[in-house]
Amino acid sequence: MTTTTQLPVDDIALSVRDLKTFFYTNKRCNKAVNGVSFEIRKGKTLCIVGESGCGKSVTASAIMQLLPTLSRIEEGEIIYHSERGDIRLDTLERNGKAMRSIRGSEIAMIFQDPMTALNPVFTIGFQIAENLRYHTALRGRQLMDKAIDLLRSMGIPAPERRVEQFPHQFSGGMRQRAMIAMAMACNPKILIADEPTTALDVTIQAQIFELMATLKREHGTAIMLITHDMGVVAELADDVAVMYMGNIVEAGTVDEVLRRPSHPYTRALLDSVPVLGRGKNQDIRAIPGSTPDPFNRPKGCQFADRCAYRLDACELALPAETQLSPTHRVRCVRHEEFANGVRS
Ligand SMILES: Nc1ncnc2c1ncn2[C@@H]1O[C@H](COP(=O)(O)OP(=O)(O)OP(=O)(O)O)[C@@H](O)[C@H]1O
Repeated sequence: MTTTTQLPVDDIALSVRDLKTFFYTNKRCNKAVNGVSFEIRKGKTLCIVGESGCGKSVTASAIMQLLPTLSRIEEGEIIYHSERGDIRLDTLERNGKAMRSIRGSEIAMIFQDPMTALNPVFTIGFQIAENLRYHTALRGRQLMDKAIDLLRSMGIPAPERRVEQFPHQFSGGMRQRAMIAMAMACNPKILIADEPTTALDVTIQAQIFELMATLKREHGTAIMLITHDMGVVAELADDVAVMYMGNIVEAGTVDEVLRRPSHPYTRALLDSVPVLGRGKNQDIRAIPGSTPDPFNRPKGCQFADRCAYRLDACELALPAETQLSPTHRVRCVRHEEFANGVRS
């Protein structure tokens, strides 16, 4: 069992404990998420960072109970610490009343591609209003007025006209804003954002992130932001969980992880992009090699064959988790030497 942080429970919006989510295709099993534990703190941003295929989106889908049909939660707990008490999301029926009333109102999600959430055949205003009708007591004209307010608060010009338009009449950045407006319609306690700016240019990306920061500040929304970019982590995260091949290899506050990266994979991710605050002379290096075959995973540390610090022990068993502080933890047998700057 992996450990999580030792934070006061009142500060936590959602806890994931030892979550395992596997895919079954052609009689083969892909252990996409293989025992991850973390917490999302109220009013804070947790960034989940890692390369493509490491299990970030599957973790988000498991929380939302939106997993693809070939996958299922094998073990673990997903606990939403609601105002009504703790709710085990993993035990709720995917399309049952309880999950439907939480999804979209108390826990909302924004996707990489806004068209995943927006229906092309209905106007933007109608779609926001439908969400409000399902989850709030607003009715009639109030619904469209609220939709207009939401679009305005997302910085969409002429919202009175825009509510009448269809998604294809919006630019990519505006569609993303409209999706955030939909997600924020019911003032959710938790917002899960899965690479929300990947398809957008950098100016729009900065605006979307600014919008998310405002939501956190003004509404106290807890945010789980999925990204593969350490630059985004440095700018937005309060807490970070670094994922590799279905495991969290390092987690902690953003200061702990960025100032004292204790897993070679975290360091490799940091070295692969320029990160604000790390000085002018950053030595940018791509991570060597590629991720292993998910259907034929190594027995030990999943990063071992790409790691310059590998020992024989790394290949024998998955390293145990070491707690470096109440909030900082790592899975690496050489974490101590490594954090102190040892070179292979
Ligand atoms: N619908 C699916 N059917 C089969 N396997 C899937 C499906 N979705 C994800 N997987 C597998 O689950 C594992 C984790 O994938 P996941 O999408 O969570 O990665 P990710 O870290 O979010 O990557 P990306 O940054 O590319 O979105 C991968 O091995 C992937 O191939």
